[in-house]
Amino acid sequence: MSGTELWAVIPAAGRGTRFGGDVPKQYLEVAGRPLIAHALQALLAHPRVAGAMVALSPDDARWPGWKQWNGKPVMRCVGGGERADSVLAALRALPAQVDDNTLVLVHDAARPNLRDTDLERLIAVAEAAEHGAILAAPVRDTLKRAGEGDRIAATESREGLWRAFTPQAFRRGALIAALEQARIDGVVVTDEAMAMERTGARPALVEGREDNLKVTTAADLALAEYLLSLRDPR
Ligand SMILES: Nc1ccn([C@@H]2O[C@H](COP(=O)(O)OP(=O)(O)OP(=O)(O)O)[C@@H](O)[C@H]2O)c(=O)n1
Ligand SMILES: C[C@](O)(CO)[C@H](O)COP(=O)(O)O
Repeated sequence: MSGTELWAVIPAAGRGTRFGGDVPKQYLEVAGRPLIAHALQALLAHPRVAGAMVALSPDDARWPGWKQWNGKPVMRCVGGGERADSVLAALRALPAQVDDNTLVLVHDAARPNLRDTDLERLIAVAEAAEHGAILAAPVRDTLKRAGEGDRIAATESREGLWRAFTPQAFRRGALIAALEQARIDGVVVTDEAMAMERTGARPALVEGREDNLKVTTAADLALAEYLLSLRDPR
């Protein structure tokens, strides 16, 4: 149903171990504000996104305490040990008006460069799709499997392979059930689509911009700073 409210879920309870340093990367500044602020802005700037639930680590001491963004509610909950646990906690913590049929957009706090054109296309596809949709990009480089000493052991086919991004858009009830089933099965899913695939769903792939990067290492932060410097100040 087009025209109904959507909600955002922002997993932001990670430790940033691959990034290193004392500051959890979601609070590192790029273009003058924390990574998480860019993620919130990208989602809450969309007129149909009604609010956001942010999953934070239990000992998060840096959350600025935002209660609103663009006049929309920003809520917080405690995340979990894995990203999937944080997403499940946030889905469960959504306010009562967010029913099981509500389309939820799950977006990494560590992805600051989501563009409105990609978001719009994702929403359009996800609303029409039976099993939801994710932003992604086809693999265009030759893939090598590393062997001993980081030497090439093999070349792998890239035929049909895509890199998954976020947001990933699913109906709240179906996603909760899928994440709970993965937890019961003892499977750590690395994205929401994986949990849905395990239930037999076949989410749609929506080709998105390659610059919707996830800041994982220090090199990514420099690239994110450059990319955001190219955008109109909001
Ligand atoms: N238990 C976790 C782990 C990750 N995340 C969030 O999921 C997103 C993507 O995860 P990733 O890039 O792996 O972040 P970290 O887990 O912090 O990084 P690392 O794996 O290097 O520790 C981030 O916004 C992160 O805050 C989360 O909410 N809860
Ligand atoms: C969800 C995700 O961003 C899709 O590519 C990715 O799986 C997150 O992985 P991470 O190791 O938790 O950063």
